[in-house]
Amino acid sequence: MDQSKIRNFSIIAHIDHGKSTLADRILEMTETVQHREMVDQILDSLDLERERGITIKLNAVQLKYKAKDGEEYVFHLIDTPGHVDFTYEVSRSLAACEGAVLVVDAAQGIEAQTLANVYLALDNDLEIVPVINKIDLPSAQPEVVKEEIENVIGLDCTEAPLISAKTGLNVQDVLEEVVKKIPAPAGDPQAPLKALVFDSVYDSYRGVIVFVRVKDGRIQVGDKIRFMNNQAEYEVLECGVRNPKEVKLDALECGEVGWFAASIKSVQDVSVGATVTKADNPANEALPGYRKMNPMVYCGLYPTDSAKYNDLRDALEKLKLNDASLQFEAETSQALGFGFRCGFLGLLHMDVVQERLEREYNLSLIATAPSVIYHCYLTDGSMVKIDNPAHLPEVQRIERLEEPYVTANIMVPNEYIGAVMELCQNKRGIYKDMHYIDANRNTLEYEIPLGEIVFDFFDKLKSCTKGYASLDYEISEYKKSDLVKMDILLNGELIDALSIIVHRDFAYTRGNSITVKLKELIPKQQFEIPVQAAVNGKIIARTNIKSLRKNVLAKCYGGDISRKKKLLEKQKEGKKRMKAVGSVEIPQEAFMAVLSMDDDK
Ligand SMILES: Nc1nc2c(ncn2[C@@H]2O[C@H](COP(=O)(O)OP(=O)(O)OP(=O)(O)O)[C@@H](O)[C@H]2O)c(=O)[nH]1
Repeated sequence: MDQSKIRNFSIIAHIDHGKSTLADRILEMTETVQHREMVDQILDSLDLERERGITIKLNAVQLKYKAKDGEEYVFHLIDTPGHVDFTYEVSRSLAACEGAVLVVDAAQGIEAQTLANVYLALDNDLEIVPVINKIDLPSAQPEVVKEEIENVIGLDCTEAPLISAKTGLNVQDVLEEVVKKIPAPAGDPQAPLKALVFDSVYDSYRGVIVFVRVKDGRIQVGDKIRFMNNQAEYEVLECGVRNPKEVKLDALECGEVGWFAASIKSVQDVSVGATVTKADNPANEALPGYRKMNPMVYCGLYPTDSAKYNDLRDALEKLKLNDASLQFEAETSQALGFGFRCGFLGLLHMDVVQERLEREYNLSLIATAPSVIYHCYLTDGSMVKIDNPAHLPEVQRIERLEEPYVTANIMVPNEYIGAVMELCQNKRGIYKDMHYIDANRNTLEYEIPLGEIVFDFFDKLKSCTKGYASLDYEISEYKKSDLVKMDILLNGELIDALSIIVHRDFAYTRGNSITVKLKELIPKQQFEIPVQAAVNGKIIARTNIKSLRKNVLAKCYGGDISRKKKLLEKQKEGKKRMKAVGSVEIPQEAFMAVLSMDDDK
């Protein structure tokens, strides 16, 4: 293959600006996918992605495009997710490309993640091709948006295609721009093999399937390869590309993006960001890997059926292959038994992992409330990192507690600035700055505790701005805070998995709302159950769950057997996601009750 005819690129955009729709159109137009096979958002291969309408995992496809200059080009298109939780996946896919198509919604203009993604692309030295999408919308203002991109990002938009990914209008111009603007890969086909691992999945028959970008040299079936980070060696049994169906080839050439299988059964041997070389003619040094992403949010995951502990470990190991930012280690809870403390990039990531474990590995899980990592300085001068509130040392031993803050950039139309400032203040935010974007919008810069962001900040932000604000944040630093551990007691028994760390000023209101919430969520039992919130052994809030009087079946006197069955079925369903803790059955929702706490007094 002629290397000068290869183009490797990603599509980047703010969430919902139309990346996946554009990818669909491109696949259709290059006839990579036959029309009858076309389902919407074909690159979103996880069921979950299609249901939620968001892209979570990156996906790479090869497609062939006959350009107006009469030549045929080979494109490798890597789709990327848009949500702030998945920035890590974006930077991974960008490292495999020479260019990026930047999609901006003609009705919305630039948003927080448009900028964040552009900066990632610039960090990776990518050529950026701006594209204005959704010009079919009556509210589209393509000329205004073009000007905005030129002013705010400094990208020349004179030739930016004005498209509708939905109808296909002018999508071909995007492909022509890709050919013209994005450089061909620069690697040396004669040099020793260097391929960057950017993703992997586990296949039960063939072992780990490794996705690579060949930077130098080539990979051929039969080659003995070596992972440079851990020296593990394997023989390549199959290799190829996706279009998006798997296509087997004899070799992956220099500059190509594809996959190989080498009967790798030990999932620990493959890590994304690693460099693959040849065992008999190795490269001198590895490619620069990825910046390691540290999880921001932790929670405990426990099987509802304790016998499934090993299955859960297996599933987590396999999922980690495909999701490098997931972390986990074994932990035990007095209330929930054996499980794992897992680290995630954010709440959406946590949600997605939990759902994938349940669907793809058929597990039923209880997840505890998410927590950030606190730095706990002890009176003896040492510091411990606390990712599980239950493990906080006794108050007497604590000198001070620090919590992580983020620098949040919130892009907001002028009329909502007041509402957003109020929200940030309520969430203990510290005002930093305000940047002017255009006559209608500004960016507010705040420092906010991550612990507040992971709760319901995003939802609150959306609702107080009717969805017009957008948020991007990055971790800034740890700051001292007046934090306390709040314990929850059910029937007088401390439930370790329900403990949380809160700011002292919020303890009473949150204690109250959490006990009320638990009262709603925990089903009545044969006896009355007191629900109490305590700080340092002192009860600060209390409610009672009244004892059960009626039985569910009492309502259906004799006759209607199908209704009776239905009720019993429902009860069984509900049971699955419950965990008996001491004498009380606790449903999954109860562990998440802290997330829906309202601070409005
Ligand atoms: N009217 C109109 N709607 C569009 C166009 N392109 C995309 N949409 C719609 O915009 C919504 C978001 O599109 P997606 O392609 O899912 O957005 P995305 O950027 O891939 O979002 P994530 O994958 O979640 O990051 C969908 O409802 C699309 O149907 C367009 O050109 N015109």
